[in-house]
Amino acid sequence: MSAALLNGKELAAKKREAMKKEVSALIEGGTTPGLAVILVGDNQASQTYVRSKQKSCEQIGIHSVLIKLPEETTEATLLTEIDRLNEDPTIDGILVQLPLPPQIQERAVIEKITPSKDVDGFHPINIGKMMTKDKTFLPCTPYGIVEMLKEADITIGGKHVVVIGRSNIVGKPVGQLLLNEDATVTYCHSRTNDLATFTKQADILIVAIGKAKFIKASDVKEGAVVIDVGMNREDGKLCGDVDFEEVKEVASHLTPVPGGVGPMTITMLLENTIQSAKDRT
Ligand SMILES: NC(=O)C1=CN([C@@H]2O[C@H](COP(=O)(O)OP(=O)(O)OC[C@H]3O[C@@H](n4cnc5c(N)ncnc54)[C@H](OP(=O)(O)O)[C@@H]3O)[C@@H](O)[C@H]2O)C=CC1
Ligand SMILES: Nc1nc(=O)c2c([nH]1)NC[C@@H]1CN(c3ccc(C(=O)N[C@@H](CCC(=O)O)C(=O)O)cc3)C=[N+]21
Ligand SMILES: [Mg+2]
Repeated sequence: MSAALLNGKELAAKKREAMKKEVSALIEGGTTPGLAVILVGDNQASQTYVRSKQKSCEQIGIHSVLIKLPEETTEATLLTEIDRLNEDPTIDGILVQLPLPPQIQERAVIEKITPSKDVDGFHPINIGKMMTKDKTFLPCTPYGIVEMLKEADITIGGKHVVVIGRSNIVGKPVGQLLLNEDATVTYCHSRTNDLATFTKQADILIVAIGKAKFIKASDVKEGAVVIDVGMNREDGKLCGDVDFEEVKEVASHLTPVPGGVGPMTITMLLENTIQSAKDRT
């Protein structure tokens, strides 16, 4: 068996074509969607992601502002900057690129962003709304994963989803979103005993740990859907948390890295920003 590829890049391109038209119409009506991205320090990977976000905004007509702050920026300075953007009527979305330098408390920064501009969906109020299924900005990576599964007509309801990883930005929210879609969800993490016992039971396996080629064919049930969130650099080459060459022989569907989850993450960020512009009062 050779798995069907879940092509995130292609779906992202299709969604962005539609968004382009939507943005044109909004601009014609006098509302230009605006996204502000704050980058603190000069982390190489972060710079690449931020550039990619900006390029994507330009492509579809979203006004984007990059605020670059030095590595030694204090938490107070960053909070002041966020306050300014909270008040700026031309800005619909604020994204503070993570991770932040050690002198800055991530929680304090996320909580400073006004929830109506939190297009990452990381603010505790928006996380709470996601849990209760109220309308809110959904976190981009989990949201993109659900969109990919739906596009491929993969049934979620009743399926056993196993999530490896429990971060606030990927693992926890992806499990919650799939629970909202009526999946039965199991979470695994670094303290899980006998991980393979769980992964082999997954109808849909979501891997978000940050360890190159960690998941092998022997960890996966025949016919399972496998979503690889990992972004690892191995000898300058990008690779996922899943051993693609092995796992494609047992999975029914598999996301590539690059070209899978990553492009969908950025696409859902654009979508949240457009939604925020539409919600302007
Ligand atoms: N494609 C995309 O759009 C995105 C990709 N990423 C990528 O996804 C990966 C995960 O990101 P993120 O969630 O932020 O990472 P974190 O480092 O915040 O979390 C990693 C999680 O994996 C768990 N874990 C680590 N090692 C193991 C192990 N050996 N067995 C089981 N569980 C383990 C950790 O467990 P514990 O909690 O016990 O420490 C933790 O919950 C990274 O490669 C990141 O670059 C991230 C965001 C978006
Ligand atoms: N506030 C905040 N929000 C985030 O959403 C956020 C963040 N901080 N910090 C870092 C992670 C990581 N992340 C990625 C987004 C896109 C790709 C992506 O587009 N990847 C391409 C390849 C990129 C390349 O070639 O380097 C792909 O998979 O095809 C990857 C990773 C968002 N994150
Ligand atoms: Mg995001």
